[in-house]
Formats: sequence, C-alpha cells, structure tokens
Amino acid sequence: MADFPFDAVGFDLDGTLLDTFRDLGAAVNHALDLGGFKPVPVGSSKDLIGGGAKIMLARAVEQQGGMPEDDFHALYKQMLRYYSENNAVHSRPYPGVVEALDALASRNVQMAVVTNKFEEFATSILTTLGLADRFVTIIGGDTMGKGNAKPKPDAVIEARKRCGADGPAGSFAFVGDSTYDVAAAKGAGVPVIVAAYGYCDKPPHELGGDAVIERFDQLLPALERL
Ligand SMILES: O=C(O)COP(=O)(O)O
Ligand SMILES: [Mg+2]
Repeated sequence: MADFPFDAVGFDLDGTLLDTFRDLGAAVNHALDLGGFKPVPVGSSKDLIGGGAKIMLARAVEQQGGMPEDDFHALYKQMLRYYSENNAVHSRPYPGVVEALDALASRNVQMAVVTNKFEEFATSILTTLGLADRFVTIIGGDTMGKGNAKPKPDAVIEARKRCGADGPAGSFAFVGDSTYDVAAAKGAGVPVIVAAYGYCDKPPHELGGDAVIERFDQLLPALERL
C-alpha cells in the first residue's frame, strides 16, 4: 500500500514494544540485595524505568538514603552483569505488537528501535524474542555517545536517517511511553504517539504526544490519523 502516511516508524523498547519490568526489577533487586538495601516491589520497578539502567538503580538507591559514588558504581556493574544474563526471562512483546509490525512491514514501512537501554542488551533481548530482524537498526542509549541518549533528539534523528526516511520527502513517526521519548521526538521534529499502557512517568495524556494509544492494535489507525 503506497498510501501509508509514514515511510518509517521508530519505537521505544521498554514499556512500548516490550513489557520488561520484571527482568529489570529483578536486576535492580539483585543489586539492592548485594548493597544491603531492601528490594523494590517488582510492580514499582515500572516507576524507575525510562532513563536507562544507571538512572533506574540510582532512583532505587536514592529512595533508601543513597550511597557513596564508588560503592554505587560497583553495584551498578553487578546489576549490568546480572541483567546481561537474565534480560529475557519474563520480558515479552505487548499484545498486538507482532501483528502490528507485520502489518507495517506489509506496507513497506521501515522500522527502528530507539531505546535508552544499552544497544547490546536491546539487541540481545530482541534476538531472543525473535524480533531483531524486523528492525533496520537498534539504537541504544550508548550508541550516539555519552550524553546523547533520549531526551536528546540525536538517536531519533539517526534512526530516521538509517531508515532512509530523512530526505525532504521522507516521513517518520515515533512511538514511546515516557517524557524521554516525547522530548526526543519533538527535538527531532517528528510526530510522536504515546503508549498509555507503558511505564509513563506522567499521565499519558499529559506527556505532550500527538496521539495516545491504549493498546498496540490501535497503532496503525493512530498513525493514519496523525
Ligand atoms: O531501560 C530504560 O530505562 C529505558 O528504556 P526505553 O528507552 O526502551 O524505555
Ligand atoms: Mg520506554
């Protein structure tokens, strides 16, 4: 179908394509335990996600009074090691994701992932779940260099370029669940759809997106209405 309004779509990962909070929560709790802290209730780990692994652990440690920088760094490394070995135990695509990716592919829409996770973890999880091949590129929080992760627009701009949708005629939209995503998309000058079922750090309708979806099967109609 040549008349689909977008040549390419970029997706956030955690809380947008994949429900990952159980594995992320387990990694945080592994580190908290090693540091002598209390575990975070797994459901509450959703509130820590969005800015990448370091911010996630820092928020959890902060909630319990904080710790010296060097000790924090050691704990952070332990968390990454644990997560590298246990990142796709419970993580799954949200209902409707696979069908929507199929539908976009059948319309020749190029797809990219732009996450604040490390690129290596994102690639590994998507490979385990059999989804990696669907994406032209997987850009992580470390891909564009230090300080350039979302909410900076660089990764979204790069994803658009790698999808070949950056010329004057190329059209690109982004889908995400947090302030990081909306700010990055706006900075890149592309429309953004908010996934209300994700780990939104504000009420979804207050995130400032161009549209809000409650379920992934609403994505294609929402893109067509933008
Ligand atoms: O891991 C995180 O904190 C954020 O990851 P996301 O950018 O895919 O939501
Ligand atoms: Mg997210």
